Order: sequence, then structure tokens, then C-alpha cells
Amino acid sequence: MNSIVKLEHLSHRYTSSWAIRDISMEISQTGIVGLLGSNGAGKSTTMNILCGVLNQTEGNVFVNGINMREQPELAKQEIGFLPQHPPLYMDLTVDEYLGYCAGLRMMPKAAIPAAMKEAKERCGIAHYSKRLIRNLSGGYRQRVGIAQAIIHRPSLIVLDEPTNGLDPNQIIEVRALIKEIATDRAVIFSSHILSEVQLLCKEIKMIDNGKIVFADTMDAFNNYVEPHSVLMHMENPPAAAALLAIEGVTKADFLTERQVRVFFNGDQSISERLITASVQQGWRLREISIDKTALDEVFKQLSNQSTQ
Ligand SMILES: Nc1ncnc2c1ncn2[C@@H]1O[C@H](COP(=O)(O)OP(=O)(O)OP(=O)(O)O)[C@@H](O)[C@H]1O
Repeated sequence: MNSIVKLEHLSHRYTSSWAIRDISMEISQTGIVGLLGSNGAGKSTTMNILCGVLNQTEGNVFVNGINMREQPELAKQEIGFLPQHPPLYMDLTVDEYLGYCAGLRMMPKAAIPAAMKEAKERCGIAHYSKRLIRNLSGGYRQRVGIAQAIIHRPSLIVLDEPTNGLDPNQIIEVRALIKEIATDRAVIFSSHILSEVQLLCKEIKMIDNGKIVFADTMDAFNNYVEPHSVLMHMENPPAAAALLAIEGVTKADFLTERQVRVFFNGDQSISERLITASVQQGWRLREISIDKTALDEVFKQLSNQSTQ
């Protein structure tokens, strides 16, 4: 299968210290790949190099087989990029801005109106065509940012923390839009929020301290990181000692009077034992769920491995 994008042993040094070291990855299919890393991990550096706005110190970037360094204009035609700080012109209307972006992408003049119409419809901004960008909400500005990234119909879209700074409703809308645009192209999406990557992506690349610490499918990641705590909500909770008496339970933290996080030794049949104990001892269990926040602990563990 031909790769849409291939990074080969990318390293980058800004001044004296290395921001990323020996990053390699290949994407050959449509869908969303998540680049997950905490602040300063090296996500933006990787994305900026991938999109040809920063020249790497070492390594190569190929987009649809085209070497970014050797043929940047050709390679960039295949990429749409929404940087962390979207390059929007506040005093232009949506139409003026998208027309300008299509020109920058060297699209033939005659093809621009249809491309603008398609991008606006896909991003749900057609009704704001004549509105100044400064008068749009944060969520709609981000949609305009995504529209400029897809206007030239590239095979790869790179989105650097696209939901950062949006309110909860806007986040849901922008995530839905990203899912939609990934149906017929590859999308690389960076985030520092594990649950967001789990929700959206079929593949995950975790980056820490400038190095890839995990790269596989989302399913493999979820299997790899078995949770070690469950969250219980009870009407009549017992004392911590009663929970600790159950085989496999290592710790019980009361979050509220009725909500407790129960840590266990990894034996996944713990829920069954907790439910049985609840019935026998009358704890009136209302809810029990695998504690997703525990995955963040695994993220920390994987990140620490890269520094050893
Ligand atoms: N222009 C620059 N000059 C010097 N160092 C830089 C520059 N840009 C980034 N760095 C450093 O490179 C490292 C990686 O930064 P980068 O912005 O790629 O991380 P990130 O994962 O995108 O983080 P964030 O989410 O905070 O943007 C950090 O240590 C950062 O301080």
C-alpha cells in the first residue's frame, strides 16, 4: 500500500537542545491518527516539519512519495494544515479569506468558487459567507480554519490541537466535523487529552520528550493499558476497611460520601466481587464503572519509560 505520509528518522534542534529525536511513522489509510503528548512533548514541532513550515535538522518527510525538502511546493499541495494558532485574518469575510487561501494554494482560478462552496458546506459555515471573521465565535473561527485546510482537497489534513480553547459545545461540534472530514482522507490530530484521542482516533502515536513512546491502533492501546481502578457509587457505602477486605482491592479513596474509587491489583474480575459484596452487605450499589482516568496514569508510565 502506498503511504500518504512517511516520516523517516526526524530530529529537530532549535538552538542547543533537541525538541524531537528520531521520529518515524507512516500513514497509509484514511481516518484519524492521534498524536498525543503533554505540553512541550514535541507535537507542534513534528507537525510544523511535516507541513513544511519548519526545516528539520535531520530526517525526511514524504507526502504521497514526494520529498518535502526537495519538492516543497508539490508536497504541500497534498497537505492541509491548521496550526495551533490559526492564521485567520480578522478583517476579511469568510469568503474573502477562503478565496485568498485557495489562491495561496495555487488553485486554478476557475476551480476556486466550487472549492469554496464545497469547503463551506462541509464545515457548516455557508450561512456566514459574508461575515467578518472577527465577528464569529471561537467554534466558527475554528471551522473556518478547517475549511482553509481542506479547500484544495488535499489527501492529508494536519490539525494541531484544534479543540484547544473552545467551550464544551464547540468542542463536540468541532470533533464531529473532524470525524466527518476524515471519512475520505487521512487526518493527523494532536491533543494533550487522552480521552479526546480515544474518542476520535483509530490509531495513536504517543510522543514524550521528543520521542515516540507508543504507536499502535487504539484497540491495542486500550488493551495494553488495562485499568487498575473502578468508580463505585453507593447509597449505603461501607467503611474503607470492608472494601479492603475484598480479595484484590489495594486501596479505597472516598471522593464524596457516596462515591469511592477502588484500586485493585489488575485482576479484571474485581467488578464481579465488588457487586457480590454489595448485594450481600447491602451497600445499595447504584453505579460501577471502569475508571477511565486511570489511563492517564499509564500515559505517565509510558512517558517515564522514554526518559529512562
Ligand atoms: N521556536 C523555538 N525555539 C526554541 N525552542 C522551542 C521552540 N519551539 C518549541 N521549542 C521547544 O521544543 C520543545 C517541543 O515543543 P513543541 O511546541 O513542539 O511541543 P508541543 O508538544 O507542541 O507542546 P504544546 O502543546 O505546548 O505546544 C519544547 O521544549 C519547547 O520549549
